Amino acid sequence: MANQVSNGSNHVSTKPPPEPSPLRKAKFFQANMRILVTGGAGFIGSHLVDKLMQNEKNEVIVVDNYFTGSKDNLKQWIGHPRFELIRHDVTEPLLVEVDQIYHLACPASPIFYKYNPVKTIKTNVIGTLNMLGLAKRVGARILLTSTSEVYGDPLVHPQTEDYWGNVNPIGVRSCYDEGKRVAETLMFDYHRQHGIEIRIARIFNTYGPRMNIDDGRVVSNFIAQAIRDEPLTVQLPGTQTRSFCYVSDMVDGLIRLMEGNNTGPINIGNPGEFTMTELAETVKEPDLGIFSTNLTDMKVVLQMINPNVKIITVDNTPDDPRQRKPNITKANELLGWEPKIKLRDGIPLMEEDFRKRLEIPRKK
Ligand SMILES: O=C(O)[C@H]1O[C@H](OP(=O)(O)OP(=O)(O)OC[C@H]2O[C@@H](n3ccc(=O)[nH]c3=O)[C@H](O)[C@@H]2O)[C@H](O)[C@@H](O)[C@@H]1O
Repeated sequence: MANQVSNGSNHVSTKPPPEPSPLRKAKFFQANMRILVTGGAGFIGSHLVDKLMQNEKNEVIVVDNYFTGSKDNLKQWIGHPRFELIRHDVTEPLLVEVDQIYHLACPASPIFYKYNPVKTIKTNVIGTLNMLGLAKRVGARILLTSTSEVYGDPLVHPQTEDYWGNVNPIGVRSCYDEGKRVAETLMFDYHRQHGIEIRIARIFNTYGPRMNIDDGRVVSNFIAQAIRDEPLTVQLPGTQTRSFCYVSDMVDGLIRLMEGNNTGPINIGNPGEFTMTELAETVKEPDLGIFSTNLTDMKVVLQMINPNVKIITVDNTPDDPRQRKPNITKANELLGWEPKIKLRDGIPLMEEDFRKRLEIPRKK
């Protein structure tokens, strides 16, 4: 029977989905769902693996090249009969029989993705092509973790999924934001041309335990700096805004998207928005009382980490988006999803994880 295929606007064409391979058909006699997670040793990937492994019907295969990911993030699963870990770079083809592919592989911190921009764009373009080729061959459903960076320096605020973005095609961030835009294009081209079942999540800034301590992103930087008693580095101008989502909420959104019937793209993020100066000043001026609940929460928890920490301003890098806040109406209506974890609850979990790894216990 023909499968209905949407093209991202409202046009619907017909194209049969690829037949599952004989091996995969044979697997239907078993109850298990075999799931591939690319980038599964990374920050979000490893939390996703934890959640998928909780379901006893899932077998999980992780591939990672360990550029930013770490085996340590998966140590609780190594040796588990339903789990496999493969050192593999997605820019090389991969052949495994799976039912679903969560395609996360790509460095996500600006410091790391700008370190080797050619490799970053290869990961996004060739890596996504390889995973789509695999999805086509075995008839798997594939979810791409795209990014809020596809909106660039947005002129629409908050960002809705139908906004096409304002991206510099030749800037230092382009390897990542243009790379993810091409990855989205490839997803829809494979969907329209080959009937592949696709899902696209646009992830907004995410925080939580297992972020690389020197990852360079703002929440991990501020927490590590507060713990080490170093000044918080606010990058100029300081008026730029972001909205931060706790990793378990993110994982819940990704799984709902994979399991649901909508291709996306769908924004997944927390709409609580504040400026980077506000974020840092929460440590210094506890009683301003003028910010959002999220920010008040951040203030309370950063103060708990280090009430005496100093703030300095430092230069920014080019093309840093001036504002960012997701409109999550689609996620809410189509996936029944909204973020649940408040900064007040999420930051202490991250602090605990950072203190353990930095070996700096809380002062009594
Ligand atoms: O965390 C994420 O999920 C996102 O991280 C980056 O996006 P970006 O918003 O630039 O993340 P940060 O590097 O954390 O920067 C956020 C803001 O904080 C500022 N910042 C960063 C670090 C710092 O020490 N101080 C500081 O003020 C930056 O200038 C920027 O305006 C990636 O490009 C996104 O793809 C990814 O989704």
